[in-house]
Amino acid sequence: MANATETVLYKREGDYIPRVAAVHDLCGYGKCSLGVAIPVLSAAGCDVCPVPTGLFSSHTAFPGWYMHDTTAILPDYLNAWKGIGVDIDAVYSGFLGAPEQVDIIRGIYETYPHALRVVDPVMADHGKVYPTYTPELCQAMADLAADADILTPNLTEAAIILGEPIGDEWGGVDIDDAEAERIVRALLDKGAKNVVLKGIQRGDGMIRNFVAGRDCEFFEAKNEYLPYMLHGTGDLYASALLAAVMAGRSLAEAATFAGDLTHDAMIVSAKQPDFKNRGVSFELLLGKVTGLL
Ligand SMILES: Nc1ncnc2c1ncn2[C@@H]1O[C@H](COP(=O)(O)OP(=O)(O)O)[C@@H](O)[C@H]1O
Ligand SMILES: Cc1ncc(COP(=O)(O)O)c(C=O)c1O
Repeated sequence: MANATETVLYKREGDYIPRVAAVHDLCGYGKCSLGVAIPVLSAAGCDVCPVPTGLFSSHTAFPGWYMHDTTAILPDYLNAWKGIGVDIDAVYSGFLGAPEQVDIIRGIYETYPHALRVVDPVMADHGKVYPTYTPELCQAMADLAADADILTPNLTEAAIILGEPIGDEWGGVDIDDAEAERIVRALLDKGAKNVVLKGIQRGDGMIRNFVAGRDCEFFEAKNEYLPYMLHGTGDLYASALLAAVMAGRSLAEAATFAGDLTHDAMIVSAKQPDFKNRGVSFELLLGKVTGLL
């Protein structure tokens, strides 16, 4: 069985600029989703083609947010791409607005069957489902997870995908290696080709991400645990992971790069006013992403 350091999912060639369809929401304030994916992937020399799943005034941790669901416009939006010969090398989805958007993503997979499929199954964290996520949307997201070439759940999202109970133990505390490997293997058995299980804590001052593929061994990447949480770190982690994959790095190298970048961005974020609310600040670190090339 191969080592995760040998699993290269995208071969970057010369000056070619890969195109990534980024299927996420757009938030006016509070850095997350497309506001993270566009700059991070662009810094890795990708042409990011946004497919906005919703327009938000701010991320949903702020009170009084406004949301516009874009589901109705997406079929025409994507058909127009077909008319102008757009080609896509990777489809990267995250926060979705409605279960029908999962069918729309499957349509993108059909149109671009050669594209790498990256599913960040944004639904929940620390045992709680996000406020806009209905049970139908969670089920649709769980189904989509089976089609992923790379799936990046946290523990709560993994439990939802596997149909296992979300309990206190799903808050990210004290999952040992054997349990983490059981969860990752169960997600692979459900259909995902590679899994990165994120954000495992054991109260030892470290935060761990576990990587495995159908044909590759279990790999652990860990970082210092910082004693605060920020919105958008999940999006930064997944965007940085894909940035490294599209730069031709192995999945294990990409998971290590993403953990390091997210950790460093959290430290920069803590120096900004109102940092706990406004979301992760990574702008000063984009040079590290360009350094992947
Ligand atoms: N407190 C933290 N200290 C250090 N790294 C963190 C911390 N929180 C998140 N990260 C990094 O960011 C990744 C994504 O975490 P998180 O934002 O919790 O994802 P999600 O929102 O998808 O649950 C983690 O797996 C870890 O690598
Ligand atoms: C509108 C919106 N998009 C995306 C996210 C995902 O953020 P994170 O990267 O913290 O999972 C959130 C979380 O609050 C959100 O409210």
